[in-house]
This record gives sequence, C-alpha cells and structure tokens, in this order.
Amino acid sequence: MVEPLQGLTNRAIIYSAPGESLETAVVSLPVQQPAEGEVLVKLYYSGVCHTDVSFCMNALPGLQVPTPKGQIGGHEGVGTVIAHGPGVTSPPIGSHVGIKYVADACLTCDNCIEGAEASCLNLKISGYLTPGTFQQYCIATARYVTPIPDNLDLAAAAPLMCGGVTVYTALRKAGLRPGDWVAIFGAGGGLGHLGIQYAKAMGGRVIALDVGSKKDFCFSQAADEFIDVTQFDVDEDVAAKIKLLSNGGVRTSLQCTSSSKAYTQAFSSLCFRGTLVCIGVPQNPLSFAPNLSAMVGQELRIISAKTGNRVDVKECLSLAARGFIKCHYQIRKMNELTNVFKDMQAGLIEGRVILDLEGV
Ligand SMILES: NC(=O)c1ccc[n+]([C@@H]2O[C@H](COP(=O)([O-])OP(=O)(O)OC[C@H]3O[C@@H](n4cnc5c(N)ncnc54)[C@H](O)[C@@H]3O)[C@@H](O)[C@H]2O)c1
Ligand SMILES: [Zn+2]
Ligand SMILES: [Zn+2]
Repeated sequence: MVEPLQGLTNRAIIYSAPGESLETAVVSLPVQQPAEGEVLVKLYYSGVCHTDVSFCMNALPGLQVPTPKGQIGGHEGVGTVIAHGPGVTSPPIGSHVGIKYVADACLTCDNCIEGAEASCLNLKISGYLTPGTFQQYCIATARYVTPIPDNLDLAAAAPLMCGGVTVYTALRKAGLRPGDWVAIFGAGGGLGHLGIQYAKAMGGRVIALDVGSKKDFCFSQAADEFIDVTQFDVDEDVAAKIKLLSNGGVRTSLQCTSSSKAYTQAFSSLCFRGTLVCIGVPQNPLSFAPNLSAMVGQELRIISAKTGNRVDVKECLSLAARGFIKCHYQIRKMNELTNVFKDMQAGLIEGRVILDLEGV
C-alpha cells in the first residue's frame, strides 16, 4: 500500500465527460509516493497538443479502450524531480526533466528493440489510461523521463516533448537534405511552427500552408513561402502552387493537420522521390486515395512519424539548447483548458498553448 505524501496537495485537470464534451474540471488529489522504478516530478508547465483534444473526445481511430471519465490528460510536461522511489538513483533530485507522450516503454519487446518505443507492445501513454501532465505532481518511470538541458527556457521546452520531437523525427525519417523544399501543412500550429524551425535548422527551404490569418506568424518563424489554403477550392490547385514555388515539387511534405484534404494536397505536391510524412490523425482515412501510378512512376514514398524515441528527443532538445529552436507559446491557466481545446478546434492558436500549472 503506497502512502500519500504528507502536506502536499495535487491540483489536476480531469476530463469530466470524455467522448461527449470537452468539459474539464480542476480537482485536488493526494500526492502519492513514487514506487519502485518511479520518480515524483513537480511539474511547472504542460503543453497542450491537439492529440489531447482527440483523447478527450475519443476521436483517435483505433483506441482500444475509451478514455475513462476522470482521466488526467497531457503529455508535454516539464518539472523537477522531487522524490525517488525505492532503488532509484537517477535522474537526481532537483534536476529538470520532461514527461513525454510515451509514459513508459518496456525496452525489451521487438518494437522497442527496433527503437520504436512509441509502438512498444507494452506501451503506456501519458494522458490516456496513465495520469498525464495536466497536474502539479506526476509519478513517472525514472528510466523514461528526459533530462532537460540547463540553458533551455522550461516553458519552451515542454512542447518539444511531443510536438518538437515528432516533427524533428519526421524530417529525419524523410531524409531531408540541405536545400530541399519542405511543405508543412498546419504550419501555424503547435507541430507546424516547430516543423518550420527544425526544417530550416536542418538546411531545408519551407513552404508553410495554413489559414490566411497565420501568414505573418509563419513568416516570423522563418518560412520562405506561405500559401493560404482557404483560397483554393481544388486540391490540385494547391499542389500546382507548391510546384510553382518549389520549381517542380517538394522533396518532403509534413502533414500536421487532421484534414483529409490536406493529405491529398500534401501527396500531390511531391517531386520525384518525394516523401509524404503522415503526422496528423486523419478525420476520414478512406477519403485519401493516393495516385498509385504517380507513386510508382515518380518513386514516391508515404511514411509516418509517431512521436520519437529517447535518442530523437535528445537530439531535438540539443538543437533547441543551441538556440536553433524557440517554441512560440502563450501561457494559460489550468482552469482554461476547455477553452484552449475549443480554440484549438477552431484553429485560433498560433504556436502552442502552455498551461502554467502553478496558477489555477
Ligand atoms: N504523429 C504524432 O506522433 C503526432 C504527435 C502530435 C500531434 N499529432 C497530430 O498532429 C496534428 C497537429 O497537432 P497540433 O498540436 O500541431 O495541432 P494545432 O491545432 O496546434 O495545429 C493545427 C494547425 O493546422 C491548421 N489547419 C487546419 N486545417 C488545415 C488545412 N486543411 N490545411 C492547412 N492547415 C490546416 C490549423 O489552422 C492549425 O494552425 C493533430 O492531428 C495531432 O493529433 C500527431
Ligand atoms: Zn502530442
Ligand atoms: Zn516495448
């Protein structure tokens, strides 16, 4: 029987009616002692990812079990280790760590051995069945938390735990080479704006695609070109514009939205041996039907990026710690999460929202 820690109260945000509404509530809970192999992390900040909205609405295709009522969401947390469970010696007490989408991976199954920890056969996901980072005190697996480099702004580091590592891994998997054109769909959002920065840091040239109100923001993130997707009725016209701007098509398309239309546009805009990286969870996968003749004829690839493993996170943090990446964020309070979710659904957020877990 694990005893609660005396004198501490944990304020946490729970989903009140998952699958039915975006309603959330801030509740007070006891703080538990970490068990063997675990650490207790005092969290300061959590990014809000669109996947949290999907967990709250049970909108992810393939979810084995619906998100339970009372689930604590969140998977982009940063804080300080304040207690070790029995047998744990690292990371040291007082050190800054991040908590990621993957709360725990076994590191021994076939998928883990291949480095695909996010597809671990014994995977635990922060904020889905495992209490996530929308709380002030979080129990985490000691070997799976990520040390945060000293010189990083802690709030800006939080979104790298999912958004940053996902786009970084996507670009690595696509084999981005210096000078390559990259189209980023959803470029003004959490993943997209980090995608612009990582692509540029890796030598790419970026065409940003989003709604017109995010044009200035995308240019402020160093995009080379911008396309307002709302100005086009026909998917092929978006692809034609991309081909015009990139002199024949992009080597990589990062699809960071849940729009089926964007999938079609992203695929159609590739050049010879181009790669579409699937990142956003499609609303209706059946409405994306790639032209297989073009695929064979142009030697195109369709791959996916599902967050990243511990090495990917380390590399993505390293670029940020050296000043190449700076997440653009706005801070909101814990009791604003429902409104943040609604703003995200409406496409109103530039960059990331970060919850200040110390101010309710
Ligand atoms: N594969 C992974 O590991 C992984 C990791 C994190 C998030 N995701 C998914 O990636 C997607 C993006 O997440 P986010 O947190 O960046 O969301 P976000 O809400 O911050 O950003 C989405 C952006 O897409 C824009 N957009 C919407 N429809 C568009 C369209 N048709 N064309 C161009 N832009 C459009 C919106 O204006 C917004 O700027 C979500 O589907 C999320 O679930 C996947
Ligand atoms: Zn995420
Ligand atoms: Zn595993």
